[in-house]
Amino acid sequence: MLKIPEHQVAGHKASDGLLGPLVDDSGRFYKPLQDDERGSREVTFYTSFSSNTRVPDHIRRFFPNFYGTQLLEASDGSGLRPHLVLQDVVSSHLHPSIMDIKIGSRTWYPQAPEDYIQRCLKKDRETSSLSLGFRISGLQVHGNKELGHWKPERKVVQKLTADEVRLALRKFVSSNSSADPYVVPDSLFASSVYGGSSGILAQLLELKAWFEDQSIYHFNSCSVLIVYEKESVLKGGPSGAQVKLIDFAHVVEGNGVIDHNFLGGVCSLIKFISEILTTPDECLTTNCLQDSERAVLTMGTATGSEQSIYNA
Ligand SMILES: O=P(O)(O)O[C@@H]1[C@@H](OP(=O)(O)O)[C@H](OP(=O)(O)O)[C@H](O)[C@H](OP(=O)(O)O)[C@H]1OP(=O)(O)O
Ligand SMILES: Nc1ncnc2c1ncn2[C@@H]1O[C@H](COP(=O)(O)OP(=O)(O)O)[C@@H](O)[C@H]1O
Repeated sequence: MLKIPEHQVAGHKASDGLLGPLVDDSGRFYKPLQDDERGSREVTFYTSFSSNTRVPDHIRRFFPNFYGTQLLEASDGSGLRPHLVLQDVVSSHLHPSIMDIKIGSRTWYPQAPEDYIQRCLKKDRETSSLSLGFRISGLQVHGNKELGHWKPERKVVQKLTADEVRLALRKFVSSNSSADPYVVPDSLFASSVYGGSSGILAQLLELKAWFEDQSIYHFNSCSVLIVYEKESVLKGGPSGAQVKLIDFAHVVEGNGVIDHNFLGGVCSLIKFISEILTTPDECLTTNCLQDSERAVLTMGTATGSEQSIYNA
């Protein structure tokens, strides 16, 4: 039976009778093809990528498995529509914490219509894309009975400043993430989720190495999805930390030129995550925070947007 995904953090959603993705119990994610070229471009990408012998095997694990397309009843009640059949990359997690990070300071592609470019450019300017080379598109952190889930409002998350992004990345791996503005994130899971030989940082570095060389595709407006299992880490088990690339509706051919827009964004994200690993947690309660970070944390002089990410 098809249902609305429980753990979707960004993008078009199937709730409220709209067109959006569906999942089943066997671990498949069904993404409806949009009527315009976005749908066909994503099918073209998955088809090409699946059979492209120039893509190294170790890189394939960063992409959802692709099982072709299938005609299904669309979630908006408009009847049968082709859907991409993909691996549901969160289905192996009981309580996933997820962050969708749209990579690139530019989310449009040069061949796009002028009005589309202008719309993207406006979003890139108004969000952290232009300044940081990426923006957090959406996130959820699994909580407990007392704290609940932390799933801040997407429009607020997308506009975080560099200091706020730093804080959000810390909160993402903290045992005490909540809507409470007075809680200092403890970064308790930073080393098990971000660090180690199979953690998020190691995976991003492996991906970056491929992007330093590959010139087959340009991954415009594509996201890195970071997922881990908090319950497991709390019990001393594996974090299940995974990096997956998603959303290929704007991928174009690379024509022998490296994807410097994506590469730059990944480098920037790597730097943010490395800093969390190298800044000892004690720093959050002592004096080694930058003034701006301390302002955000103490909330006495917090910025409006930080207040609202907690209050959302
Ligand atoms: O419709 P909106 O305003 O939610 O915009 C969508 C974006 O949501 P956001 O900017 O995060 O609110 C959405 O961004 P996310 O994937 O949610 O980060 C996409 O950019 C989507 O465009 P496309 O389907 O990739 O061409 C965008 O959809 P279109 O406006 O291009 O249909
Ligand atoms: N293969 C997948 N498995 C599980 N969840 C996914 C998968 N692909 C996307 N998602 C979820 O759906 C959201 C939107 O996906 P995306 O492909 O960006 O859609 P859109 O084109 O509508 O922006 C992601 O933020 C993530 O939460």
